[in-house]
Amino acid sequence: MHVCGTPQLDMTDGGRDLVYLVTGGCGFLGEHVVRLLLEQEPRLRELRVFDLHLGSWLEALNSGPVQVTPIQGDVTRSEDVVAAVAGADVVLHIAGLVDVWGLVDPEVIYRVNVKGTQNVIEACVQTGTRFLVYTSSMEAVGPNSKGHPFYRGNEDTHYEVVHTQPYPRSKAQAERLVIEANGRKVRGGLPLVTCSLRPTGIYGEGHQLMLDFYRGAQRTGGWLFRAIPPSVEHGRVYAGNVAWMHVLAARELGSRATTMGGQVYFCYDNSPYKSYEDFNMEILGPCGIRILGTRPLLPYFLLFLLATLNAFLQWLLRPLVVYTPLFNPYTLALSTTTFTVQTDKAQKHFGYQPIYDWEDCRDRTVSWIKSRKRCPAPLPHGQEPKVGDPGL
Ligand SMILES: NC(=O)C1=CN([C@@H]2O[C@H](COP(=O)(O)OP(=O)(O)OC[C@H]3O[C@@H](n4cnc5c(N)ncnc54)[C@H](O)[C@@H]3O)[C@@H](O)[C@H]2O)C=CC1
Ligand SMILES: CC(C)[C@@H](O)CC[C@@H](C)[C@H]1CC[C@H]2[C@@H]3[C@H](O)CC4=CC(=O)CC[C@]4(C)[C@H]3CC[C@]12C
Repeated sequence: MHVCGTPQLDMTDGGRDLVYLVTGGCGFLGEHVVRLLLEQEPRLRELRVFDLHLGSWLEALNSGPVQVTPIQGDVTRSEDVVAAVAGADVVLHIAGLVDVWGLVDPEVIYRVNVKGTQNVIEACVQTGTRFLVYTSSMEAVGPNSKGHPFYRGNEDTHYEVVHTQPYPRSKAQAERLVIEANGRKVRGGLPLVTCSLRPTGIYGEGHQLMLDFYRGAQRTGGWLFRAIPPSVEHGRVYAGNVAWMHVLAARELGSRATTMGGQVYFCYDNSPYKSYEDFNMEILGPCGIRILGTRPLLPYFLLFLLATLNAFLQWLLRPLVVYTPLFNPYTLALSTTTFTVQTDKAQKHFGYQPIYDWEDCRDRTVSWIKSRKRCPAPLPHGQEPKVGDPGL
């Protein structure tokens, strides 16, 4: 059940119908944003959904009052981006490569996440689009490569950002570009207004990784084997609430430009603070999965050796096969370093409140997991089925 009523719309622009562009609109988070915009943004005249891989589910969205325009394109190609941005009032730049498994060449991650974001910024300046919301990540901040915990921190918490991995480094670089672009003059002479949203680990309908955990446990008799100390808190946030923060930030960016322009906001809701595994069990438990052990079944040094062995095998096999195990030194470090946020900056700056309460987030995700038919063996980590099968 939605927690809040119908939000007050800012009509300072005289209610003119608006054109929105969502890049990465066919991804896990993107699909939640697309559907929520159609449900919660009555000023929409056209919703452009830009993605490398378009989902067939988009076709069913054109039955309402909003024109949904699928655009197949690549953010690394500036001509694709300019064509998609031209005439848009607001851009939600969600497209990105999420890879911490070594699936994608680091240069490709940089090209998509950093150069792609630069292309979006330049397209806004070149065409006169004034409002840009960027989907960053908690990873833009940490956990850093020194394993320093970030315990219920906020946007002002001092934290030494040290990145050695391509993905978090690319998110930090892209976020910096977006924040620095705030105030640049766009075509027509008015200033560009930008903000960056930093989700922690997103879960919800369409979360392929959660489905992989579920199917993996099914293959071992319904059991997961604990690897992470329960005391390590890992921030999680429901995709529907992240989507709502995007919708609201995009709506308020115009009338609150002075407050919001050039700002970063962690995405948060009332999802409980737990270890990565214990949080997953809040979802997988009701699906019949159990976790073995109240403490990690293996000592950390053995986990580290196994993760290192995986990294070595990936390096050894690379010329022959793409071996991308879930478990590598980086994912081990990520999941065993506390990183949680406690903030109300988005609420103070643009009135954000989660629209789904925790029980709703959990129940929606559980229902989705249960609804998924058995599938062939899971894809290598970081690869998601792009058969147009709607994740939601
Ligand atoms: N999944 C998570 O837990 C979190 C994700 N994020 C960020 O949220 C955004 C979306 O992530 P997810 O939905 O999880 O990933 P996803 O992989 O499900 O969605 C990304 C979308 O971007 C598209 N895309 C990738 N490269 C493209 C290109 N060159 N041109 C056009 N489209 C391209 C993909 O086709 C896909 O539809 C990303 O920017 C990610 O960094 C941030 C925090 C947590
Ligand atoms: C130790 C293993 C048995 C298992 O617990 C490993 C879990 C691991 C796959 C996840 C632990 C932390 C996750 C990452 C975190 O939520 C931060 C992220 C932010 C993003 O922007 C993208 C996704 C991710 C990197 C997320 C990926 C999966 C984990 C590494």
